[in-house]
Amino acid sequence: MIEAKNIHVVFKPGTVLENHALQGASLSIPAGQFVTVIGTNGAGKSTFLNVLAGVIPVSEGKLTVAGQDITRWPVRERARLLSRVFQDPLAGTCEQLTIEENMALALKRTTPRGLSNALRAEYRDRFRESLSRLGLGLENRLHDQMGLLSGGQRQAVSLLMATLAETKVLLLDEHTAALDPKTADFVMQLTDGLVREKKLTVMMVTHSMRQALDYGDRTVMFHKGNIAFDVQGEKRSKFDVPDLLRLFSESCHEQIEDDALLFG
Ligand SMILES: Nc1ncnc2c1ncn2[C@@H]1O[C@H](COP(=O)(O)OP(=O)(O)OP(=O)(O)O)[C@@H](O)[C@H]1O
Repeated sequence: MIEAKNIHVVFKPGTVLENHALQGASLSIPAGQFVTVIGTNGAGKSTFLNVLAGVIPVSEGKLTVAGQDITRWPVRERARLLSRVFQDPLAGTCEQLTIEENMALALKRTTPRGLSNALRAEYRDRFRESLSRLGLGLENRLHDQMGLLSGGQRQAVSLLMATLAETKVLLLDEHTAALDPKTADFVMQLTDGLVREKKLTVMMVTHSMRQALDYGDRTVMFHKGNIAFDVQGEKRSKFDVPDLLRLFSESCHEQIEDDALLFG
């Protein structure tokens, strides 16, 4: 589903601030695979997701999603294939609009239809049904402004919105990092359910190594702009957090100076 070949990103090239954030990273992810992504601060994780979403252009390399070369596609065009949920619960939704209007905008993301069409009664029923799975009573608050919801509620709605319209790839950039542990757990259960149900291909960046092992099928670690290791299958199923730390020091020939960087 995702084929990233030799991806380089150089910020501010030719200046004293030049930063080679991605240094030839290659990754092949089959359809329906859920990949968790870990790495030290500044390793290039968000840059890689931004490259996939089209927010940051590649300096070199080729990107294919669902068999189509999207390397030069603008963000808007990629929306048919990819959707995202961000760390900041405020980032993915518009707080001045109602829950219903936010969901209508999410539905409209991939279609040329107007907002009023997406607010028709048939869609309202779909929004209600979708919200009811959260068990938070939000299906009865369609006309409440998004800004009235808690951070966890907003992240849950953001996830529903990201998966409401047809999409193939879901990009999650530390989407539970701003939540308390119980709410983070709730949002992760929801994530897992939606991903399996809709058979999505997923890249989820997390600073929690526990989360990286508990969810998904495969774990990839970024370090200094490249992929330091990649574990899946039986090997990964036997892994615990210390195994990830050991693999990191074996692969990178350095110790992680501050485990907190990874544990988050
Ligand atoms: N728009 C930008 N302009 C210049 N440099 C950038 C930009 N975005 C990211 N960088 C730099 O690129 C490098 C990789 O950043 P990135 O955000 O991808 O790391 P990360 O692995 O997601 O880190 P973290 O876990 O801290 O969020 C860092 O040195 C960062 O400062």
